[in-house]
Amino acid sequence: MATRLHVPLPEEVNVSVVVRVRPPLEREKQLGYSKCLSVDSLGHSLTVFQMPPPGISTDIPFKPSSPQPTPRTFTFDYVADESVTQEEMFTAVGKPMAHACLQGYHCCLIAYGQTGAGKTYTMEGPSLHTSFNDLDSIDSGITEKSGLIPRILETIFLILAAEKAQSGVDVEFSVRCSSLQIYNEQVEDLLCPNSTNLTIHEDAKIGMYVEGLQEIEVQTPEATYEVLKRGSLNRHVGATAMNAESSRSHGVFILSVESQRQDLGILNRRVSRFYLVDLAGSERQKQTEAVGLRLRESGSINRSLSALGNVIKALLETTEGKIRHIPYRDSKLTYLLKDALGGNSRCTLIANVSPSIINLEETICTLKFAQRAKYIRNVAMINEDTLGNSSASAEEVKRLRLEIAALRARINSTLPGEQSMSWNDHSSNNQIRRLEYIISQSSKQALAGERKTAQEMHALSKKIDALKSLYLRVDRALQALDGGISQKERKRETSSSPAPSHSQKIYLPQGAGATLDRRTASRNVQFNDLTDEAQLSRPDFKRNPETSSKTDQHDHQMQDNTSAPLKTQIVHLKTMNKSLKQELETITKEKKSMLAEFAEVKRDRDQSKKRLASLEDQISQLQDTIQKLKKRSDKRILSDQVIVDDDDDDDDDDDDDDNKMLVNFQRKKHLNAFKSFISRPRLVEIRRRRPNLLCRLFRRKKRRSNLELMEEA
Ligand SMILES: Nc1ncnc2c1ncn2[C@@H]1O[C@H](COP(=O)(O)OP(=O)(O)OP(=O)(O)O)[C@@H](O)[C@H]1O
Repeated sequence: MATRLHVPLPEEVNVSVVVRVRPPLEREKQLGYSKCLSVDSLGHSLTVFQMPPPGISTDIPFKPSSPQPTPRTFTFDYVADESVTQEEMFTAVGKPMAHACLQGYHCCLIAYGQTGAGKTYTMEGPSLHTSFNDLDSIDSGITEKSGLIPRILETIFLILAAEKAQSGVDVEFSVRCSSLQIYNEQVEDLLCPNSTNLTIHEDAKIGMYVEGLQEIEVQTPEATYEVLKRGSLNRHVGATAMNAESSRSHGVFILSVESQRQDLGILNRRVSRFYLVDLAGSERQKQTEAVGLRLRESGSINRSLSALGNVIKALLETTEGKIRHIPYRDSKLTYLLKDALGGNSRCTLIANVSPSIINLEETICTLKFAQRAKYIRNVAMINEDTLGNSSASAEEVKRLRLEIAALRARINSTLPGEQSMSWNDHSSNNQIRRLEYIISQSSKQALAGERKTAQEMHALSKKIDALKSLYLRVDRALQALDGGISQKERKRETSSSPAPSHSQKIYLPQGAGATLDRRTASRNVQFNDLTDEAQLSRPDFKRNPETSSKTDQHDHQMQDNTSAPLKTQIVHLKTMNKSLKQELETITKEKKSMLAEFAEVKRDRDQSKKRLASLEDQISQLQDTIQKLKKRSDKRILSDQVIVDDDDDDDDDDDDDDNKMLVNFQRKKHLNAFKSFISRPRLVEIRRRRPNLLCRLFRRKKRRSNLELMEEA
């Protein structure tokens, strides 16, 4: 059944997914064509019959996913069946995107699908390679078979020209275009074939861009089409078993539209980019019979497409609330399309499929991919700068101006069947005056709002600067403290015999110092983030004084009205201001706790220092005592030795040591010490070698005591 959908896709939807079924090809018909899908009459769903009808042979071994496969229905924003013409496709898909691009939205249109499914046909129209001879006819205008890109180009120029022709609005616009291909994971400029292996970069303001990519300024749709054609003819195309003119690279045509509207003092500048992407087709090497170069291309194509699938899968998981890394950098394609996939862009994915049962498995894969893409959530914003206005009432002011213009038009013209009106018409003039009064009030409010924001931003910058110097000071102090502690540590390590308990105590402050170091590093990161945020907000902030001065000049001419984006900016800045304030409070608290910690560490360090000094005193006292004891004991030993030597002149020299020990043994008070000094085997040995020595010693002692007794007597 033919699908006739003329209602364009809703404009406010940021990501939409469309399926296009192409008519069967000759090759498919020759293989015994059988259709495997049907599209519902509303053009929103598509049912795939997962079983080849009896008697139909497929050129791939067909394995149904379940023993009794049931038809499977997929729902999309729009499903175009074989009968949908190029023009209808444009009305449904291309036109809303062209309008969105001119409104200031970044746009992206991606054709995805199996090789030979009709991507290039949908995007460009019949092949530019084979229809080269017919190009003259295409150059002269859009033909029935022209694809989305030439139609979008034409529409964009038509709208811009119509706006320019509109009275009362001063429109300036510039359109630039570039064309690139990603071939074997290399970005190549299709307009400058020598520029290969270009690099992709990301910019906070302009998004993703390719460095060194040639941009050509164009004035007419014909000139733009010429550029498209040039790029397309430079693209890698090769024959495979599935498609005589298979695209072997991902082709991206980029349109940059910059428009400037000056309307009653409001200068409105919009910059938007339109990525028109004709992907290389997913392919099974077996089907395409790829070998050599084709095989290498095929591997690269499939790898980047699988990276695209991974990005979409990750995005899907984030919409389910999971925290996931989005692997944009896994391929050049996904990195280049980063804005289109989950970023600031409106995106439409066209999944091209073949109706033939022989491509059933690939068709199901494509539909599954497209279904996942439905869940991507983009945040598309109008990329617009408005000068000469400032507050939240730009839309309202615009509406009022339109009302004034309409009233003036009514007054100046007499419509048939209507009463004639003139400028003298009292009520109309009153109404105009009322409207003008509202506009001037709005302007004043706008100005006040803008000044307030500027002041807030100024204060914020000051706070950030103060914070910066504070943190630098704290950081320096911490570094000095850490340095001091480690120096002390080194000294202690080199000092003689430190007590174990002491070294343990000293280690504690160092650990705390390291904690502080880490905290300082984390604070520095926070601080750098804040500084970066401030830097980012500066361009917006800088705009304010300029706007203010302009607004002052034209205060009575009601120039200072606000646009919605500026309103958003103000809200954003206020939110940022609030969050920065909170951050500041947190940081101040952190700072306090850090200082407390710092003081604690210092206290610990002082205590350790005192303990170390007292321990050192104790050590030196102990050393003194040891020295004294040693001296005393040496003296005693000497005196005893003299006694022993006197009494036993006839003893051998090698008995001296034994004598000393025995003398000590003789002394009662040193008995225990002797026991501890001499081992049992030694004592036994002494007894064996000098059996009479002990007896002699006792005798001598007795003699002495007798002498003493005699002396006393
Ligand atoms: N809607 C359509 N109406 C008529 N012919 C079509 C349609 N779509 C595709 N075709 C034809 O199908 C063939 C393959 O189409 P196309 O080259 O666009 O496929 P592709 O998806 O770009 O393939 P590849 O990925 O290999 O480059 C072409 O001959 C093309 O003219």
